Amino acid sequence: MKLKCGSRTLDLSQPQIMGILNVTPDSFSDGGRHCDLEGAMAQARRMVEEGASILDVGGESTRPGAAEVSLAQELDRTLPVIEQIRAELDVVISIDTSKAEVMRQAVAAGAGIINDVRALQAPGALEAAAQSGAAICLMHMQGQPRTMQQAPTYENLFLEINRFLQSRVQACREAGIVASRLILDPGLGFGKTLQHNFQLLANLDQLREHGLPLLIGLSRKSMIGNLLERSIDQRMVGSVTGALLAIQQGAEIVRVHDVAQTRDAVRVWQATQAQRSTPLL
Ligand SMILES: Nc1nc2[nH]c(S[C@@H](C(=O)O)c3ccccc3)nc2c(=O)[nH]1
Repeated sequence: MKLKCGSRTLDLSQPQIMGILNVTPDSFSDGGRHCDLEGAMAQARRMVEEGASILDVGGESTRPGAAEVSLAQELDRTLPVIEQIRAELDVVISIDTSKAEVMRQAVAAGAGIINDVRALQAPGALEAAAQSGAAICLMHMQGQPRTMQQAPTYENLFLEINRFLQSRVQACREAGIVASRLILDPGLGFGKTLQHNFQLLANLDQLREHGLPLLIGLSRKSMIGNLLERSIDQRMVGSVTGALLAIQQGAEIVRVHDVAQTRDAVRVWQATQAQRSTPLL
């Protein structure tokens, strides 16, 4: 299955690795080492070298309690990096934003995927995404980043998430966005308890009713950190393990910090898959 991402296409018949490129001073896992262009480009080159087929450029930290980022700030942080990646690297660029104007300018600068943790609910976002021609990732979040982790509760976790995602898919359809441009994401860590996150990771098949590709992002998140009692820089093994568990259930894209290690896990999985004896007919 091919996903059109602007001028590029992604082959979703094999798991794709999305490398996280935070260009925010307070990004939680790399402490803003990449908020300068050269630092970001060094990280971008490394992740492509290590096997990322997508780079997710984020200029607004969605950390609970994070300060709001102005439009100008988000553009200043992301556009130069997107332009330089487009000029230099053979990779699909994803813009992690909820702002319509950032979507517009990021796609004009070369982004082929709009990755919106707010699923195009901000003013003008649906129209900007529709006009962009980019692929779009619609993610579920309960509440807002500032308060989402205070007391996440669901009557029925999968029913509520599927209803939300279906409503956003419908909104896209009504805005003229064909379903073949869409990717869905349950939003691990976005208004979910530890148990909710593992219920979602354990049952990805229950998110397949929409017939759309799935993106899973759990890398270095608190679902790994709290379970293992590990600090952020000690969560790589747990994160790679989680990514592979998602891939084993058919997740088409995994959003990760540790690209080389995830790539190794994908290759071990692919070699194993290749040797599966065909089931008796
Ligand atoms: N589609 C998609 N986009 C995403 N952007 C992010 S930001 C997140 C992080 O841990 O990177 C995060 C959350 C809270 C604070 C800092 C960083 N997570 C996802 C995801 O799970 N799916």
